[in-house]
Amino acid sequence: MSGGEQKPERYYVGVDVGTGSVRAALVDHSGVLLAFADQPIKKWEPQFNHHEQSSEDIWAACCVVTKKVVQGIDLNQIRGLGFDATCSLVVLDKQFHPLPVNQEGDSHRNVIMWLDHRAVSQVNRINETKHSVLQYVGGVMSVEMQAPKLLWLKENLRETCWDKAGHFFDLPDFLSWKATGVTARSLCSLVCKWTYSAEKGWDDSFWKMIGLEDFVADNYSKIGNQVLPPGASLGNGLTPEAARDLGLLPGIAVAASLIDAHAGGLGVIGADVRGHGLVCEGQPVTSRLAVICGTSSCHMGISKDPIFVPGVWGPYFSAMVPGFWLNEGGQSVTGKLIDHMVQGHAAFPELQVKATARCQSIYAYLNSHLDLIKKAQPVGFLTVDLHVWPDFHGNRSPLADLTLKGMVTGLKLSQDLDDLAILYLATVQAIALGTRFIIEAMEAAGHSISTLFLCGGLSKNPLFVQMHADITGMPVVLSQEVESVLVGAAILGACASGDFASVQHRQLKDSKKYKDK
Ligand SMILES: Nc1ncnc2c1ncn2[C@@H]1O[C@H](COP(=O)(O)OP(=O)(O)O)[C@@H](O)[C@H]1O
Ligand SMILES: O=C(CO)[C@H](O)[C@H](O)COP(=O)(O)O
Repeated sequence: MSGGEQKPERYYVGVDVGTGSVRAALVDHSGVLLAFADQPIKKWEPQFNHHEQSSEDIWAACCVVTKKVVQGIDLNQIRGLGFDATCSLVVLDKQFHPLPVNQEGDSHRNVIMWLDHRAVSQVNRINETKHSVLQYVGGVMSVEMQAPKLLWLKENLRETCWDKAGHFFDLPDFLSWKATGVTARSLCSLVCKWTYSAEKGWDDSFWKMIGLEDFVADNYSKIGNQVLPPGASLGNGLTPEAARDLGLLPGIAVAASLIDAHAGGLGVIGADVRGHGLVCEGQPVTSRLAVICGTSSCHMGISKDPIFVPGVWGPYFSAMVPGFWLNEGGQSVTGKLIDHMVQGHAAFPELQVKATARCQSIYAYLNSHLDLIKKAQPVGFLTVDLHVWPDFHGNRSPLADLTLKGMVTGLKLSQDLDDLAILYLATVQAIALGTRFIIEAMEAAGHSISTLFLCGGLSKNPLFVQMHADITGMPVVLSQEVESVLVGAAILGACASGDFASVQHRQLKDSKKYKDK
């Protein structure tokens, strides 16, 4: 928010729906986060690789956290509201009621989560078409995108779901609809996950070729035929009903949304790093890679002209920063993989007891334990005999192979706390090597990246951050405001309020200081 007068009495609310929890923040006119709240959300895994959520449960959590962050504030001073969320698929009937996405017919579970891998046969058939839209998703469509999931619903839940469905939303668009009653979709969702082109719109031939000609016949009304840029103001703003739910006033501006990784990217990529001696200070913004690390990691690089990187999603025009092309590399499980490795180890109960006794998180405990056992050597050397291949949920980028599995080499019979700590370290290193692999693919295709900007839950883990710096050989910049994804969501609300001229102007950047690891 450069230039202009500071008006601290103006506030914006950002709501971020991650995989495991919903967070909200109250942010002021200059980008300072004044209040934060979070709330876990439910997840179901009724079968292996089927991951479901409930849009009602998610909305209820949005209401709880929003009410908390605006407590004690004059509601008239809240100017705008922005949402970001995971790119999960929400299914509603023609009257906007939830429909089941499962064989059990449980309509409460009406969300197929982004990491759901049920539609393998469908995505393989889509990829066999070699349709030209696939050029814009790295050459290979991911099973995590919406087209294969929609085809799965048509082929598997015809009567209970497909025939009754009136609206298929990306989760960020569901939230903005719920707040405003406006069904317009965000360009971000449609371009990144639904094969929409910012320049050419929908491609009828793609949907006909894959067997979803139904959408063409009704002019895409079920998946979106009104598309708005992220940050655009929706309809008449917050409806009276949504205002009651959220504890806000009706009519405040609500923005077209972003996917969570894109909100994180927006929150950090334009950071003012002057005075820290960073190489990127004198370089264009295209030298920066935003890495958003939560349950998964997403690697967001932008360019002036389209760059086609095999196995890396995009290029997507204006999907994150208006006027720039976006390439999005990713690792489907990172935070989830670390949790999985640590919690599944025989020494996990001992770790919990010891961490609790020291009032530390298990990761803070493990990091200090590694420091203790490394002796005179750098911590990275503890894993010379132990290696992890991190593709436990397939490889999103740059191999784009969902059939890949994880691997650990160098296991011994002992399973004590030292072994757990070293396995944890090897997992973190494997994830960082995966990031390096993605950067190498992006650079080979034409990107020139010098600096990483990390955010998301894993950026709170100093070992994770340090390993990314050591293994990529690049400086890693962290925002002083750790909840950068929420800042991105609040930027959307600020944009929709009309208080600023563009999303770039609303990058709330002047108030943030950055540290170089
Ligand atoms: N303070 C912390 N130290 C280490 N790891 C953390 C910390 N906070 C969160 N994480 C890790 O980050 C991941 C979740 O990140 P988050 O951004 O909250 O996820 P999501 O957006 O997917 O819900 C988890 O795997 C968790 O273990
Ligand atoms: O595909 C994605 C973004 O395009 C993300 O992986 C997905 O939205 C999940 O995010 P998170 O790991 O932060 O919960």
